[in-house]
Amino acid sequence: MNFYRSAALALDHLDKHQGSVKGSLAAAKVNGSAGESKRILALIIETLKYRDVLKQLLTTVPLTKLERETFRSKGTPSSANLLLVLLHDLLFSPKGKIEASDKWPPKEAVLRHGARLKAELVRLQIKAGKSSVRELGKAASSTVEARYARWNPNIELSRADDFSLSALHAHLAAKGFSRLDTPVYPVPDKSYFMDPHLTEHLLVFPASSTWWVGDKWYESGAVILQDKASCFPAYVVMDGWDPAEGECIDATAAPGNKTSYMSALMGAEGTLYAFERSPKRYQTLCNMLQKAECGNVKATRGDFTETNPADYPNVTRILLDPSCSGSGIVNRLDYLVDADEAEDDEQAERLEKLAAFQLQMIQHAFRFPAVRRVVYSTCSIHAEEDERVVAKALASGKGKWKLAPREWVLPSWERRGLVEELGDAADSVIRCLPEDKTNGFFVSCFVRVDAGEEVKAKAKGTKRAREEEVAEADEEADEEDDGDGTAAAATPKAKTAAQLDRARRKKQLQKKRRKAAK
Ligand SMILES: C[S@@+](CC[C@H](N)C(=O)[O-])C[C@H]1O[C@@H](n2cnc3c(N)ncnc32)[C@H](O)[C@@H]1O
Repeated sequence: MNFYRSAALALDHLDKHQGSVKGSLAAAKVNGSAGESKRILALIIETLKYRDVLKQLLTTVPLTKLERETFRSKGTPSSANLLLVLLHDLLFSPKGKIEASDKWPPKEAVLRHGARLKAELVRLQIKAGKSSVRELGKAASSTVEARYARWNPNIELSRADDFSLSALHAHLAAKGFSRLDTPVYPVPDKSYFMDPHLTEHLLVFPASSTWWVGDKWYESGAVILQDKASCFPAYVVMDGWDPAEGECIDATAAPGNKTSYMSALMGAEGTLYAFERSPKRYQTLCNMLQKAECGNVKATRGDFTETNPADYPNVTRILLDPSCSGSGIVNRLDYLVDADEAEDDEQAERLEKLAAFQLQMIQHAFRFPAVRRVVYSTCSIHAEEDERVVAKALASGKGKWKLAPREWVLPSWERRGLVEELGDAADSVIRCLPEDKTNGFFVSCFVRVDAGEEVKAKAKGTKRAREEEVAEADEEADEEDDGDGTAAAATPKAKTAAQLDRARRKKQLQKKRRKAAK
């Protein structure tokens, strides 16, 4: 098979199944001499580096439309990936040419637009402020095209100063940022927007942003830099939680990003136990919890698997984000790197060990007597650490545990798990990839079969009752306000239960402070 067709076929396989490039070559049945395979592998890796910029280029020079006869939409390999490898060689390879016969139709078709493609590429380079077109590849492969900053409401609750979300918007406006109503990627310079999935807490900035360096919002802990996908596990585990329901655990907590988000989603109420085995990382966790004002977190240095579940009779929710291969971290895309057979064996052995440890953690979490929800996540893209661990955990749960339905696990997130691994249940879990403007990530949510649904219904019921109660308290507090306007000014128009709750507690805190000052 033609060299470019083989590379495109392997890319098709990679798009569909993820995993390693080498594995995709084998799975796509791309056979050839050792030299040929190496050449194809190198082309795939280089093409992936430039994929974002090539896709952008194809929006201005739409070759699939302009050369419809050659690049049919339903071909094998796909026209999309065949075009990417051809364009890579024409625009970014050291020789700057497509190494195929001049009579090969795909080459002829691309070359008909060669001059326009090169001119548009230079335009993209200038727009991105890069000194050469090759620099465009560096930017695309080392970032996720956006920077995320999470607003931490715990600071707003505990400080007299206004650290509300509306104050943050005002602060950013004063710094010259415009707030967009809808997401735009790449995020335009000096702009930002609220993330469409985590609308209440996550702000999305251009990838090159550095505004927080030395800024009081960042320094105070009111803004925390955290990748979007890394926020998901905390969001899923705390969804619908009510202080009346019970206590929570973050089993593998350091450096503490997810713990601090869980604490924020709990409104810094109730009790969140956080465990961390490594002494050094435990210290980092404590610093983070202090800075983020996580007053409801009880941190313990220790091994989660050595805890006695009976000592935690009120824990209903557990987050498990254990050590993993980290293969999803974008600027650590080492899974793309060529590996020889010995390294492949080492990698398989490492994944096997990690998966055994990950399964052990889930099985321990299942033993907590009152636990109803266990969220398991990794920053790995390997099925060995994701869907396969989930499948083994379900099998070992003796029918007492099942995966929560899609509605509980970010239903609007489109990329779900691998069907070939989990069948229909793949819809219950989520995967994230750099194409989604995040690091590679995996999130699953187990619920206890006997009580899963009831807990959710109960949580919803108590949540509604609480909203009503909080709204009443809020109205009362408004009436009682002694008229200096401070409380009203510091309290944004509250809408959700969490916001109402925050407003109520902040008012109480301010009243206490005013009384103490008199
Ligand atoms: C992927 S990191 C957790 C990241 C964290 N959830 C965050 O978002 O900031 C995994 C952590 O679990 C810790 N760990 C590994 N095994 C553990 C165990 N058995 N008990 C407690 N902590 C453990 C590791 O030291 C590491 O700090």
